[in-house]
Amino acid sequence: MNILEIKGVTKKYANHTALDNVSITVPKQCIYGLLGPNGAGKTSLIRSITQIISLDEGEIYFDGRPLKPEDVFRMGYLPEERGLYKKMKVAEQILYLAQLKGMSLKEAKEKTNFWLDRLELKAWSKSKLEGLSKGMQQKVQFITTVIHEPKLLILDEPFSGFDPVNAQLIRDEIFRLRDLGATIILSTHRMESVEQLCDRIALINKSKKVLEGTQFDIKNAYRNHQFDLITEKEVVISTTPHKVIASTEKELYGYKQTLRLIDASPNQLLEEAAKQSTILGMQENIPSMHDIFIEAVQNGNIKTTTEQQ
Ligand SMILES: Nc1ncnc2c1ncn2[C@@H]1O[C@H](COP(=O)(O)OP(=O)(O)OP(=O)(O)O)[C@@H](O)[C@H]1O
Repeated sequence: MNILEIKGVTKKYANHTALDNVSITVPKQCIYGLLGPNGAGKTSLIRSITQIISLDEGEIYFDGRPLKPEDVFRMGYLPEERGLYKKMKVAEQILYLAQLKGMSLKEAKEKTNFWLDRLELKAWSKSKLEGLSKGMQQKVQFITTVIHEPKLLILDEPFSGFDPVNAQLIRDEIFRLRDLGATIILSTHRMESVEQLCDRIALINKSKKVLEGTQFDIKNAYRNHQFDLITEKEVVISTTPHKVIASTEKELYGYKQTLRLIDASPNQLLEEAAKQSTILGMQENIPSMHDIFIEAVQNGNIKTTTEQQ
């Protein structure tokens, strides 16, 4: 079952088409990475989902039926430009925003206490927001996004401003909320966060969706038969067709070279190397999301995933 189905969405501003016939499907209870270079159209897509902007064409389905204005109460949106009341006290502010999202005062109080405790902000609950560090303010904003237990969470650069310990705390919360049933759309330029968190990914480039699928399928599509070979003695590969990516280097425990096989199997490479030396290791270099982003956006190399075939 899908929480969100975006079908052929087009959004035009005065003289720019920010989204051009974009279709995306977000299954329930997944962490979905929305990626793309600056100006690609990600924020426009998020604003279409949260109904901040209207569409020129296309449809959005939420939880199996056309998106309705009141669905915003079932969403939590953490925008990239944070906006809280600097002069208001932390707990008061969370309580106020929770009630705006439809919670009763009693429920809002309970959840405010729960979250302040959980994100280690209890001691600051009566302080004005402006007295908190940037990271602490970020935590308060995160609480205001999740407090009403939305079915769909949209997080735009949720880790910016956090030190590594707090970034881990937020990552753990994202996993926990997913496990409790929420779906999370994560828009970020930090590819290591995408690697760690995202089950599925869509890549938007120049207003169009160019890639969509599971992280596994996308990586599989971009595998390029590249292997690190580590041998005890120096070996020369001559009969297995290949291209040298990194020539042989002496390492602490052996000799390492990186090759791209051309119409040859890894076993063929192993056999040839094994005739000359003990093999200490051989490993495929699976492209990282960073590599795939560069390949798709900069080099225009768009691969089809098995799902799309
Ligand atoms: N209100 C607006 N009026 C006119 N053009 C706009 C407006 N909002 C966005 N745009 C343009 O639409 C394009 C897509 O912008 P959008 O903010 O959706 O990109 P983005 O992928 O979120 O980028 P970034 O990663 O830099 O945040 C950009 O060229 C931007 O200048």
